[in-house]
Amino acid sequence: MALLEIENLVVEFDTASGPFRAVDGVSLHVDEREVLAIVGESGSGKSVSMLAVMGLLPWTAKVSADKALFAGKDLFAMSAAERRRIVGRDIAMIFQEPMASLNPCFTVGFQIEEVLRFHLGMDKRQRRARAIELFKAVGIPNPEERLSSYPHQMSGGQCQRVMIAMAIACNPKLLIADEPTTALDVTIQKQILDLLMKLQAEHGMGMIMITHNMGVVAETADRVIVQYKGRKMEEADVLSLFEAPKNAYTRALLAALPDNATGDRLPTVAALMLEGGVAVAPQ
Ligand SMILES: Nc1ncnc2c1ncn2[C@@H]1O[C@H](COP(=O)(O)OP(=O)(O)OP(=O)(O)O)[C@@H](O)[C@H]1O
Repeated sequence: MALLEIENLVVEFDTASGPFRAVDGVSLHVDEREVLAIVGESGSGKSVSMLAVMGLLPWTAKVSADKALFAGKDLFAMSAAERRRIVGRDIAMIFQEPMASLNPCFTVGFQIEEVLRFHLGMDKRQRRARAIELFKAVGIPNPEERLSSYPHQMSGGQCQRVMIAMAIACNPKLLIADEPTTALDVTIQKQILDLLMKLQAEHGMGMIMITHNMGVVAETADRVIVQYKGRKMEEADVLSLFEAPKNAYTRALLAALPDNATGDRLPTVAALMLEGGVAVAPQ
């Protein structure tokens, strides 16, 4: 059984200039222990589709789907209370900006212990022990002392490790990582990516990796969905996608990788598509 199964997801926002369709009929599934990458340029609706699944979009968003099942349960039909129990415990999400995702007013220890109190009902002693264990698991040095730090007292990479610790705190079945390394220094990016993949393998989690970076796709994914302007352009296992991309937009994304540059300047995806004289159409 698929862990997550979405069919024909549509997300529309009410805007001053009328309705705007950010996600236009996307279908996807993720199996247990599988890593699915969703790749596409900025604005292609990657984050919005996952925020819709998590129920985290503002009220201006209209969300519909023919199917939205998590472990066989209908996410869109269940009560708000039932969904809150699943989101954060069985499905966890890591965001692009670790500093902005943490609350600056509370220590990181308080914030991780809140997750353990809310979802697992642990008492104070259990929470502290588990928080230390989680900080160790994500490679935060001196975890006992670090629990009393505020986010601004930690580096971006350390804050992202805290976010990862919070996300795995309840042993989620599905982890959604939304550009988890984009806001970090290049030297830290690989460490964080390696940590995520190690935890994914150890815990046997299903994972959705949202990225605009084909290099991240190659390093992490089993299967890939290429998204453009809210629509799915192509879906393939990672090897087939790199070896024989079927869609013009996928080919343009791959051709824009630094390794494939032939001149002094990197080609842009838009220029490559124009050059090929191709109109982008879903698979
Ligand atoms: N609350 C909102 N109201 C109106 N439009 C929105 C809202 N949130 C997102 N959008 C629009 O939806 C589209 C898809 O955004 P989304 O954040 O999903 O893109 P993305 O592919 O994840 O890119 P990025 O990596 O830049 O976040 C964008 O055009 C964005 O401006």
